[in-house]
Amino acid sequence: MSTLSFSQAQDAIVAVGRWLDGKGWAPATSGNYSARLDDGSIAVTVSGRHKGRLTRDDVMRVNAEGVSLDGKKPSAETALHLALYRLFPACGAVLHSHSATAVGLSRATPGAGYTFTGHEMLKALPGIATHETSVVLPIVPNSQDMAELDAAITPHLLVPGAIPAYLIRSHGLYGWGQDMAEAERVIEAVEWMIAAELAERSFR
Ligand SMILES: CSC[C@@H](O)[C@@H](O)C(=O)COP(=O)(O)O
Ligand SMILES: [Zn+2]
Repeated sequence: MSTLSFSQAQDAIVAVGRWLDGKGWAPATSGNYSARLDDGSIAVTVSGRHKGRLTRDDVMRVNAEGVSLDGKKPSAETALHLALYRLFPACGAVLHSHSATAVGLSRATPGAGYTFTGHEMLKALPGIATHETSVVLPIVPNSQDMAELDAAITPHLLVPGAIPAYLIRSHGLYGWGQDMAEAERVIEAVEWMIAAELAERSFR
C-alpha cells in the first residue's frame, strides 16, 4: 500500500474525477473518491460536488471515525470508504462510480451477485493470472443507512477469492486498490466486463 500526502491526494482525486466523468461514470454530482494519507487520516471528496469539476478545495480530510478535520462536509458515503480501509489494511484508495450499465446490471440481476467467467479482462484484477476462472461481483440492496449497507456488504468481502469491488443495486459500483492506479484499474475492468456482457446479450 502506498500512502500520499494530502496535497498529492488532492491532485490524484481531482484527476480521477475528471477521468471518471469523461467516461460517463460520474453524472450529476454522483460518486465519491478517497485515499489513505501518510498520517493515517483519509482524503475524501466533499459532499455534493460535481466530480468531473473538482478543484483541490473539494477534497477534504476526515479521521478514521469519519470526523471532518477541516470543517467541510464529507461525502454522504464516507462510512463505506472507511469500512474498506478498516477491513483491508493494504487498501490505499477507494472509488465509487455511477455508470448506467452497472446500475442496469444490478437492477436486472435479482440475486446477491453477478458472475464473470472467462474474460481475459479478469487478469486486470489483483491476484488473477488467467481467464480460465470465475469471480462474483456482489450486489447488495441500496439503503440511505450506511451502517446497514456496510453490514450487508462485509460478509461478501470476506469470502475467499472475493474481488475488490461490489455493486449497490440501483445505485453504483465501489472498487478499491492499494493505490489510486490500482483502484482505477479495478473500476475500469469491472465496468468494461459489464459493458461486454451487455454487448454479448445484444448480439444473441
Ligand atoms: C445524485 S448524487 C448520488 C448521491 O446520492 C450519492 O450516491 C453519491 O454517490 C454522491 O454523494 P456525495 O455525498 O456527493 O459523495
Ligand atoms: Zn453513490
